Amino acid sequence: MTTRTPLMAGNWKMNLNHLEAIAHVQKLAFALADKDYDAVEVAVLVPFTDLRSVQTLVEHDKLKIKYGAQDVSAHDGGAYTGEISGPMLAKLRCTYVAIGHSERRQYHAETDELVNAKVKAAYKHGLTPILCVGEELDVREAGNHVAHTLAQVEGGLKDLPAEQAETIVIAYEPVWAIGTGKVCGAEDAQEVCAAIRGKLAELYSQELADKVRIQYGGSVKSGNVAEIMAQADIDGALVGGASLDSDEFVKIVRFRDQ
Ligand SMILES: O=C[C@H](O)COP(=O)(O)O
Repeated sequence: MTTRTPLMAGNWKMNLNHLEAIAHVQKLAFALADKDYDAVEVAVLVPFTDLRSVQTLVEHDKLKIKYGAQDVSAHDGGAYTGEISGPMLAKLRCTYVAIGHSERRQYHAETDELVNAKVKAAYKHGLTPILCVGEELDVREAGNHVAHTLAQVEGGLKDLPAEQAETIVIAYEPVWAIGTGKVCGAEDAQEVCAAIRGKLAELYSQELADKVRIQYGGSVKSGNVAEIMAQADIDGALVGGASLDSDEFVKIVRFRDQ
């Protein structure tokens, strides 16, 4: 059986300036330093303007916390005003980049085709994508949530070679549970995450599917994380609002103590 190290990632969204970012990461590092947390990987996905400050802190203090961005351009460079490229993120030694978050899909009309191009751009520059998928409320109510989410997975991974796909992280985030306080039931989340693993097995192999980490995201808090993490196919959490409170995020990272 494959052991997958849980990945607990805080997606700060458009919160915390670079000074606040330094203070926040210092608090996380201090709170996590008194306990061996090697069995859990911790990452923060920060605004572009925070990356250099977070990189400097993490490298100077040799912190185990990984960091990354919340989006990447599909292009390597050129006349794309406002975009940030894979080479720029690689130069900042980012580990992760979230791609296809529902807020990018909703407010920036990102399609599966563009998400797929961004996933390929991330790999081209040595970044690990956290591919975000998940259904809106009407899709869930119509009972089409599994098919909808699997179509996003297939679209995001189109023509991606197995040697890249085996390192991807997939975050299942039902849109109706994001920032609303409505948590998808742990068993309902497990149903979709198991289906995602099944899709990976179909597209690649069972061996590859067993290696891929699948996160759940959507109103994760210290009070519900243990139940979510107890599910067989959930290997971590992508945490929005609760990741802005360092004490709360630390409790989430230490879900095994709950
Ligand atoms: O990327 C994180 C998700 O959008 C979840 O956000 P939330 O924890 O505030 O519901």
